[in-house]
Amino acid sequence: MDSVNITLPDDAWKDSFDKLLDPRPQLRELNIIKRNVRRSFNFDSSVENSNSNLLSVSNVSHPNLLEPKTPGPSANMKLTANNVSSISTPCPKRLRSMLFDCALSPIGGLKLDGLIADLNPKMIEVKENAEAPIRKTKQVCFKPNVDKPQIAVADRKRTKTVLAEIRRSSLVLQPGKWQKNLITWRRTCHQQDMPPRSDPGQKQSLPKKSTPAVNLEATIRNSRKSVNVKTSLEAVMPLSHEKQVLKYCNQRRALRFGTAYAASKMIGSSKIGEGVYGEVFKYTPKNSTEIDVVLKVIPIEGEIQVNGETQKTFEQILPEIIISKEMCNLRDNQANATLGYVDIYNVCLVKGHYPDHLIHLWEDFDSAKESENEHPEIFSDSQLFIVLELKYAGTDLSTFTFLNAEQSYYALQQIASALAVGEEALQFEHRDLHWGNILIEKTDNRELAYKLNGKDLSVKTKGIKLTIIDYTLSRVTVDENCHYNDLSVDEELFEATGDYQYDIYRMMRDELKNDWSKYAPKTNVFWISYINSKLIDGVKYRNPNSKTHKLYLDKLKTLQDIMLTFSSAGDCIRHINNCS
Ligand SMILES: Nc1ncnc2c1ncn2[C@@H]1O[C@H](COP(=O)(O)OP(=O)(O)OP(=O)(O)O)[C@@H](O)[C@H]1O
Repeated sequence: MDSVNITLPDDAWKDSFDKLLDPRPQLRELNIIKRNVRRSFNFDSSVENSNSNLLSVSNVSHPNLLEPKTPGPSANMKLTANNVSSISTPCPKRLRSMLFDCALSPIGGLKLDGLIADLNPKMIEVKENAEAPIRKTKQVCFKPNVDKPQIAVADRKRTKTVLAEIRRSSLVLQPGKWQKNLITWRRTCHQQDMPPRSDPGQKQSLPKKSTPAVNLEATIRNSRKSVNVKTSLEAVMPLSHEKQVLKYCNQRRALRFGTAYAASKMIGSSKIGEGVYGEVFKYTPKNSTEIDVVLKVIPIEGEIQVNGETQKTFEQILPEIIISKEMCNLRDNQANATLGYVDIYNVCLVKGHYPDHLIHLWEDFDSAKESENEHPEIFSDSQLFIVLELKYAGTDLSTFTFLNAEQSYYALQQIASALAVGEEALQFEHRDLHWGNILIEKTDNRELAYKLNGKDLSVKTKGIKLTIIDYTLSRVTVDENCHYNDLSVDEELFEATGDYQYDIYRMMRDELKNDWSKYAPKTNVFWISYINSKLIDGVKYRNPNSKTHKLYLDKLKTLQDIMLTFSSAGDCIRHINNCS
């Protein structure tokens, strides 16, 4: 009988990386190199893949929507016409797909200007193999970034459009705190568009971080709305927003900033963070040395722009105060309770110059980490501030090193459980739960207790406790009032790329059909899916080679495969509890 020789050549198992190492055996001994190189390909691919200019993804864009295990609204989700339809999920299914199924670096491939699908043998193979479900649904083609000759011959209007397109497509933001990124991007763009303006009145003592030369448009994050859906006495004769804020502060008038937060009352203080709207300090109160307090100091009602943004008004800060208090109150709620939202000790309205000792802390932080915010000396003596006094809740997820995936698996359960409780109690959607807005601290408690619809739940801590912060974009219903941030007029946020995070804003917009007052708990599922993607392929692990790590990493991946079929965080948590 004729035997057909189907034996593969000896080096058939080798990939291009192995071939590269063959003539350099000393490098092969450093196994770690190979592992790291591969990992960073996958990780960086999230950046590359989410650049709308490089990839044109039609039809269903999210990997988890390709093969939903159960049909749901998300299964039909399409990112439509005027949306940027790029998705950047660094997810296992995606890694199995065509882009990564080649010997060459997918990233190098993406950067080849002028490469078109028909010239790529891999793409031809995909066209012919109409049976393969993953490849069939995801129609990716490489296109040249910009058609240069066309710009040259086009009329002015067309050129302007193309240039605007180029500028927009370059809106690649870092993961995490997008507001700062966006402002820096806007500054750069506007400064490129407009002639530089001299500012003779600028104070010499205020260096690089002084008010930007360009008067930026009022931004979307100032479009906070509170909609009363029921006529109550207060709705007929509403208190002024200032009075409502004072009511929440238990004050009749603003206190002097320097007196309320005098250096003598604060031990071991330091500046620990900053956002677009405020500075964050940490200290131990002199009369209560057991606890660490965090001050989030937000200037309001002033004329001057701060960090490139118009200051919030009483009306705009009120929902953030209300949401912070309501979420914190869930600690003691009868039917739906959780400790997962940051504990708020007090809210205070203060007036006056920034106290000297806080200015020194600001300068220390600036020297060590280079602040992106403006020097607090810009504030006059009539400046008002809202100060949120919060419980210190640890370091953020992006900088935390987990022991292993078992620890992060239960961390995900903590977040999903807290969101589920928020949904039931207040129709809560966080809407901006990136990894800078989840804080982690150590705990001695073995389990954390939750109450969901009157039912007791518990989640293992594995030594850590997670806390959700920052409700700037959040939505809640309190006493039939709906508080939300209207993002419908925003342009740039939905065009940003650079991380799966920026796909989530587009996915939320599609889910809500751009009506940001609507309650759609699916947005919480989107953020759980984002957090899970970070736990799978973004955070650091101390023991990534242990059996336990691998076992739980698989659990996270299995969950990720079906994540977007859940309709709410509650739905997701019910599934997890049924499985365990
Ligand atoms: N309770 C807390 N415990 C520990 N650190 C905190 C706490 N609250 C805030 N921080 C730190 O301060 C940073 C800024 O806080 P936060 O995100 O609330 O500010 P923000 O002004 O809303 O930021 P953004 O620019 O996203 O609007 C956080 O990323 C975190 O590092």
